[in-house]
Amino acid sequence: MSGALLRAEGVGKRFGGFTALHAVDLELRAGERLGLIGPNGSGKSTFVNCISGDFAAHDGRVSLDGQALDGLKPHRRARLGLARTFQLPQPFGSLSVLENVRVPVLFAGQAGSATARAMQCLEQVEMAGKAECLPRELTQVELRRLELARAIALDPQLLIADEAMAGLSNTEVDQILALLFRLNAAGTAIIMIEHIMRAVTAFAERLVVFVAGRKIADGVPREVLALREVEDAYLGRQ
Ligand SMILES: Nc1ncnc2c1ncn2[C@@H]1O[C@H](COP(=O)(O)OP(=O)(O)OP(=O)(O)O)[C@@H](O)[C@H]1O
Repeated sequence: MSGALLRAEGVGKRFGGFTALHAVDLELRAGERLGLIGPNGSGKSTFVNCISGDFAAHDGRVSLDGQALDGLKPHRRARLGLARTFQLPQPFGSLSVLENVRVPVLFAGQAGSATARAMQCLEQVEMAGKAECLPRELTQVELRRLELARAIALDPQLLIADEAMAGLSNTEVDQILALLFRLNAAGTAIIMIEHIMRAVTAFAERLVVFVAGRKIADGVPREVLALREVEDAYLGRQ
């Protein structure tokens, strides 16, 4: 793929003697919506942790918009346009919702008032009314929205949403999906890691499947889901 936004080549990761990722290649276009699926323990989070810099990969290379990310800490990658959310939201517990978003706004170093920009991010996720709340006062879906606002504050080229909808009701899943669609329509490429198949198939224009630390499929969702090896993986036949 020429002119890829994200290029991961041969990314491998071991934990002690256990290989969690076996030389995975992945490329992503600017503005693309990619679903990353696979059974529990197949290496999805490990892979995105290697992309975001939360884990140091043992092998391979990663670049964003042509710039090598290898060896850079997560905050340096974030500054280059790579934002992520975590399976378990990680707000600063003693800071208000607004202050939680001001932190990445200040970090991103954009011009203008950090408070105004943080409010704008909260409006984007429909959380402006909760600006003065503490994280502990938020519901599960509000915590997910806050997590997204903190990612949006970095004005990312690429957002990795790691199970941003886990534990939510159907209505709440639809609300988060709508947010992600809006963010994508504004130009942000999104990698969605998700076990909620209804959500990932509604969202993704391309699906990648991991099994046991290997990429076993990559393509149009309908075709990928019809593959025998993908069905086998989900039915535990692999
Ligand atoms: N910090 C770690 N130390 C040791 N082993 C780890 C660590 N993180 C992940 N693993 C192992 O690596 C493998 C891949 O885990 P990973 O969390 O990437 O899978 P996943 O596909 O994201 O799973 P899930 O869908 O359950 O979140 C698993 O066998 C897991 O136990």
